[in-house]
Amino acid sequence: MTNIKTYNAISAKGLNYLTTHGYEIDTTEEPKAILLRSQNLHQETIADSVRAVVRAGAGFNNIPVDELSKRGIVVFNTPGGNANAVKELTIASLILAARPVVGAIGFANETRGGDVSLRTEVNKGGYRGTELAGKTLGVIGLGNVGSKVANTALALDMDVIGYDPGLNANTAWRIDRHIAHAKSVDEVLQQSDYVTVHIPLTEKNKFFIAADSLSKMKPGAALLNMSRGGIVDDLAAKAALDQDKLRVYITDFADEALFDHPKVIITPHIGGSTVEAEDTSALMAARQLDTYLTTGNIVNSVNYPDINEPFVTKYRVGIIHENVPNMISQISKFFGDNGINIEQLSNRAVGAYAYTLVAINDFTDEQQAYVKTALDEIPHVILTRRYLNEDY
Ligand SMILES: NC(=O)C1=CN([C@@H]2O[C@H](COP(=O)(O)OP(=O)(O)OC[C@H]3O[C@@H](n4cnc5c(N)ncnc54)[C@H](O)[C@@H]3O)[C@@H](O)[C@H]2O)C=CC1
Ligand SMILES: O=C(O)C(=O)COP(=O)(O)O
Repeated sequence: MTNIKTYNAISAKGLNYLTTHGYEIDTTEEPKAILLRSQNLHQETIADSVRAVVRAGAGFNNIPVDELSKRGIVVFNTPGGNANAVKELTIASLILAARPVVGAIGFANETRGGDVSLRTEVNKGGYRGTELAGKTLGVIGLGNVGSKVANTALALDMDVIGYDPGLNANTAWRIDRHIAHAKSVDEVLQQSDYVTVHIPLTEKNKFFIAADSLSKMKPGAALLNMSRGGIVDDLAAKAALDQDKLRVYITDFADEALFDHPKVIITPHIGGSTVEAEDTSALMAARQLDTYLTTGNIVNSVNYPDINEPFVTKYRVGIIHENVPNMISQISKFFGDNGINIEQLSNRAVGAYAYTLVAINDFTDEQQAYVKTALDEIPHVILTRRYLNEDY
């Protein structure tokens, strides 16, 4: 049985998929893979037995990706699996930023006793809001979440301006043509009544919204952060609220510095916490993991290139290696020199790493035993795995 270690509440849909495909969950400290959500893996020791780490979710800043890449451990996430859930919380937050719903609910509860109807009608004037229609929403990051937020805001009759210098072709197609594309983030900050941030937390994006960017925002604008604590400098946002530059700040990431501030609304990282998003993300994670462990195909990796080829031979050998010259020729020469015929060879590189998947039919036990150790000795090869096609 292949063992998977899990952290956090992983939906039963994902766990059941794994157990019905021959995996055991959490029965050993030497698992083949780790399946998690927001658990911080930076502090954990990751066993040598681990071959894959799968994040059921989008953000992977909780995973030591660089260290795992050097060890040949494939890191996956599940892009888009929870994007609709985050979109819906973002739209709810936009409404909370436009209308004093939270305060109004408190007020309604306080009117209990006596002539409730009269007291609510007399005092409700304190809870007047504004409308989203006709206002400008700035969306920073137009990936899976940001593109959905931007499109939905159009249906709310908002004008939408988006900024994302790293847009990929798939996402670009999803963005409504009525969304204006800003050439700089400053354009978004200067034009928007509401700014919402949907980018990953990386070294570069740390404090992406800080005092300087806040000073460029329209006076009285609202800021939403459904992305990560650390992308917005909360202390700078608090200062902007205190100076009446920013009208309201809504964040999905609790920060001690923000509690009890009258212009801050905090939710406890629930953007992806819907039944549907948890099921979809866990199922995607389980499928991607099973696919990798049984076929060598890599789908939705964040540290190595994806290769997804039909497994039509009896064996395959997956070789994770550094992206340096002469690797493909060394690998194919190695198989040739050892009398092993290559039926198909796929290779892709992304950044510092590359993946080569070699398809083979005739592969004796002796050759298999030798290939593993000998391939691992080729300089710049990080990890070699052999896959057997049970259906062949
Ligand atoms: N609150 C919650 O529970 C959740 C939070 N998230 C957070 O939201 C983030 C975004 O999620 P997805 O849209 O699914 O990810 P995604 O990877 O589909 O999209 C991110 C987009 O941000 C863009 N980007 C990166 N840096 C940028 C920058 N400096 N300026 C402008 N654009 C930039 C990228 O090009 C990409 O298109 C995640 O990384 C995660 O941190 C995601 C899901 C749930
Ligand atoms: O997918 C993401 O990036 C999230 O932030 C969701 O986190 P969660 O899985 O709900 O702990």
